[in-house]
Formats: sequence, C-alpha cells, structure tokens
Amino acid sequence: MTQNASDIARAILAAHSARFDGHPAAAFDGFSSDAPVYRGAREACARLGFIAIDSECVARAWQAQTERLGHFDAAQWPADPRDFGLGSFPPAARANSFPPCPIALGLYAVLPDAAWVGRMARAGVPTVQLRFKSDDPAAIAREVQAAVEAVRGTSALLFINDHWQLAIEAGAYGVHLGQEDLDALTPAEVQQLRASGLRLGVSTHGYAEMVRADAVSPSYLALGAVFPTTLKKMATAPQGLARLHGYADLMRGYPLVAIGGIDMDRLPQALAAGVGSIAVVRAIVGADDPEGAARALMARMQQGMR
Ligand SMILES: Cc1ncc(COP(=O)(O)OP(=O)(O)O)c(N)n1
Ligand SMILES: Cc1nc(C(=O)O)sc1CCOP(=O)(O)O
Ligand SMILES: [Mg+2]
Repeated sequence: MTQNASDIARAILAAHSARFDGHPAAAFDGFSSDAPVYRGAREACARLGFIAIDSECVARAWQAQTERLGHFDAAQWPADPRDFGLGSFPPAARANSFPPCPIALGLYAVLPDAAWVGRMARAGVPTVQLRFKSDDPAAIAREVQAAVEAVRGTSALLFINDHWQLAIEAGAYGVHLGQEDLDALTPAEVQQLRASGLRLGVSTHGYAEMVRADAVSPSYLALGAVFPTTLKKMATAPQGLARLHGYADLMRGYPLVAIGGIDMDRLPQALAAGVGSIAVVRAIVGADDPEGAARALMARMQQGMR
C-alpha cells in the first residue's frame, strides 16, 4: 500500500512516542529527499526530539530499511548497520580496524591524574583512563608517563584521553578521543595512531556521531551522555535510556561504553541496554571511600551481567 509522508510520520510516532518520551521536539530544517518514508521519518524524528543531524541519519536509514525489506514497517526502528551505511560487522574484522579490545571492558574509571589511575588500578578496576586537563605540555607529558607506570603490575587497561602521541611514546594500552579530537587529526595521523598498535575509543552522542566514528573502525565506542552530568558542559542533551538501547542495538558489533551521570542506582539500567562497560567519574572520584565505591560498582556490574 502506498503511504504518504504524513501517514508514515503518524505511524512512526504511534509506535515509538511512548518509548522516546522526555525530549522536546527539535527544530526542523527541511528535507534532503522526496522519498515519502524518508520525509515521514524525518518529521517523526524531529517530533521525537532528535537533533537535525540524527533525524537525517535515522530517516535515511528508515528509507534504506524499507527498500531492503520491500515494505515499510513502522514498528521496526532502524537498527541494521547496512541501513546506516556503516562498514562491515563485526568491525574488528575489517582490514583497516584499530586493534580489538575486550567486548566487555567492565567498570571504566575516568580519572583526573596519574595518582588516581594508580589507586583505581590497584583497587582492581579493569579499565582506567587518564583524563588530565592542563595547558602545560611538560605537566601533561609527566602525567601520561606516570599513569603508564602506575598501572604496571596490575591488570588494568589504561587509556589516555586526548594526548595520543604521548600515549604512543609512553606505551599505554589505548587512547580515547572525542569527535573534535578526531577531526583535528590528519588522515596520516589517524594512520600513525592505527599503526602504533594502540586501541582507540571514540566518544559519540547520537546517530550521526556513531556513523562518523565508524568510519575509522575504532576499538570501542563510548555512548553519552546517558544521564545529566555536572562534570563537563555537554553540547547535546542527555540521551536517556531509550536512545541508549537504540544505539546499542545498532552498534552491538563494537565493545560499547555508556557514560554520563551513571552511579550505583543507574548502573543496572544502563547495563541492561546491552553495553559491556560503564564509565564513571564522580561516582568514584566524588565518593567518601573511592576504593569501596569502585568495589561496589564492580559487584553491581557482575550482578547485571549474569
Ligand atoms: C569513556 C569516555 N567517554 C567519553 C569521553 C569524553 O571524551 P571527549 O568527548 O573528548 O571529551 P573530554 O573528555 O576530552 O573532555 C571520555 N573522556 N571517556
Ligand atoms: C567526560 C565525559 N564525557 C561524556 C560524554 O558524554 O562524552 S560524559 C562525561 C562525564 C562523566 O562524568 P560523570 O560520570 O561524573 O557524570
Ligand atoms: Mg577529548
């Protein structure tokens, strides 16, 4: 049956509004195609509060899904990598992928300095990140080196945030980069990082950023911010659990890390979306007993993964 764009939008909203509630409608900036499924989906996504670049991405995927299936199915929110134009899955099997890391990185402590990295590695946290923010190049180099030394003799996997060249020199396990960090790299630098053998994790905050990250075939994807966070100013609103489920469905071939506002109470819900890792800052660094908090978070992760 041929349906027009308004019918398509209504059908999508009827099937998915309840799940994706809590986001105000987003500004609508027009269509890039005349295909009715695309147009209906684009309108519906804007009404569901997806930002324009994400609405565009999902609407195009909905059109691709319809063509692939041979019919429009309002119930089936797009979650097939082929419909988003992603590379082949699993990504780790691609010729140009970054080295793999465990599919379940477990509790992932994002920490402000090397002393914290050492403390949490010794407390048994499986994945740690040095997120040292400073304008002093000598201090940054010292901290990266100290973090690498701090995890020696422990089984913690150490990612260095932002400073990929120092991470290579110091021999870290991996590097974490945001979208802007990645944009600042030339193709030759991306290739240098890939050739170094370090793992690469990339931040994402929605469909369009996941698609961009997939283009470099990183070792893991971080999905944030799931809940509100006071740690840093975010450019996008908290994604919420329903979107986290959608993102994890689409990207399930990657090791996935949920981040942003996660604490003991919220951890089980975030884990249930299908991610293998939960990243936290304040739930550890802000705790009265950080080692105790880390142990409690790890125990809760174990329960959730059973
Ligand atoms: C696991 C994890 N996820 C996301 C981030 C954020 O990285 P980025 O977007 O580059 O922002 P800064 O941390 O550099 O402020 C992260 N560090 N770790
Ligand atoms: C560093 C960072 N990056 C995020 C992202 O969404 O990319 S959220 C975040 C802060 C996470 O801190 P807390 O666990 O204290 O909320
Ligand atoms: Mg960064």
